[in-house]
Amino acid sequence: MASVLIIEDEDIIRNALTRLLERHDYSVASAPSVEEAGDAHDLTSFDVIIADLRLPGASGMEVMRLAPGVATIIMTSYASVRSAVEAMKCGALDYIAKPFDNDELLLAVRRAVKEGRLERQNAALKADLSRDYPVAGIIGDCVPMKRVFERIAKVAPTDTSVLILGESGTGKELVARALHERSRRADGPMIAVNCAAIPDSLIEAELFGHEKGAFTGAVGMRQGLVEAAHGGTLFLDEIGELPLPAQARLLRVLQEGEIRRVGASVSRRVDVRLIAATHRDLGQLVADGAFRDDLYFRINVMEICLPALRERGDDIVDLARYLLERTYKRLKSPPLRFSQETVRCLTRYPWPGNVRELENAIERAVILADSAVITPELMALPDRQDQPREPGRRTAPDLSLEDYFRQFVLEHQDSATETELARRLGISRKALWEKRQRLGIPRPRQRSVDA
Ligand SMILES: Nc1ncnc2c1ncn2[C@@H]1O[C@H](COP(=O)(O)OP(=O)(O)OP(=O)(O)O)[C@@H](O)[C@H]1O
Repeated sequence: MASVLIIEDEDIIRNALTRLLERHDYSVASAPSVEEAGDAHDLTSFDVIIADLRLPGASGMEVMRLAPGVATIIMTSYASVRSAVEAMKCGALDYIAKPFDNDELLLAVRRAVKEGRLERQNAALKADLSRDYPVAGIIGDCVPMKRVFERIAKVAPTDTSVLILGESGTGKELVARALHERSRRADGPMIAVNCAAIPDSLIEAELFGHEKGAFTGAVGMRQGLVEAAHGGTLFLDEIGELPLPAQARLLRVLQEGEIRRVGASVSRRVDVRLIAATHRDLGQLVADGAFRDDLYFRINVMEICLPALRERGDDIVDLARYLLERTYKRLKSPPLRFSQETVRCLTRYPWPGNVRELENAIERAVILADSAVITPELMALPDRQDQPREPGRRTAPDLSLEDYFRQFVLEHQDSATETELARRLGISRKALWEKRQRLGIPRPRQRSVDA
């Protein structure tokens, strides 16, 4: 039963409101002033507080300071609707003008109960799940993750470029967001662009914008994503995939603080902080002539290296529990836990797709679970350390990461599309295609339509 506190000095209104809400199954308490309400009750224990704006002593607005997390509805006369709007700005959830209609009031209370509960749940979830970690939402306690947290704390407030290194799915975007949120640009935009996801022929226009008629199809003038990040942070994921002409334009942005749209003759000032990420060896790309060395030196001022999930020791289990709780709550499933065997398997499996693969495996398990316990089968994990995955193959612990990758693809490619396979591995389709080429893993014939 939801609890409501009414603070209203006019007895008739207070009593009528109490009766109305009690008839609709609310547990109701009331007081004629904020002071008396505070003396008699713990204000933060209510689901909803309805307070009159004008009261003897403290005004109804005071409630929002005394009970900050509680959904508050301010009651006001027609004459003071303007102050009610002020109350909303101070954090009131809603306001009701007197004399009010009963249905309207009940609707407002119902909505407030729901929103207040959601807000409390979210706050509790956040506090619960990411407690004790230096950056909320990033789980990690192992030495390499501690180093990551230290780096975030040191470089976030500066304006230097940051290069985040790590395999696919290790949390590079998460770190980029943490850097932005802890910088003086936090109120500005953060624009995230995955360079591997945009075809080479479009990337310059997407990033830098274009003038009308700059190329066939450029019917109007368009602002690019770099300009959209003005005053904020530009996050370029998979920067190693950026074609050379776009690299030249980006260098100009970093060196001169200027951007020139495709087809434009004049430049514009632009103020962005660059955070770049890659899973590739940029030094090698420079050596191969695929990445400009001057750009490399510009973006490689400060590095943050994210360890692969298999290098994080017990963090894997903490992360899995965090993700499991987050997922069953999101999917509105009953609480679930891992079996002992699953916990063992979690730390033995090498997670080539890192946290994203773990996240996907957990989501699959939550959807398939029909008891409270998650078994290795539900997560499609090999359930015994010494169990050969196929007769004649090497046993699980001896497999290299590439062997795992090959085995995973060969095992699942007949039942999954390339897009699904890439998603489960936590890599882009392009990365899957590249790995197939490099490791010589043939694609099944019947799937060629999915190209
Ligand atoms: N330490 C962590 N704690 C909690 N969640 C994490 C952590 N690391 C990664 N995740 C989650 O894993 C998923 C993948 O992370 P993210 O997208 O940041 O990886 P990425 O390295 O940018 O991947 P890619 O290189 O493929 O773009 C996200 O949903 C992210 O929230």
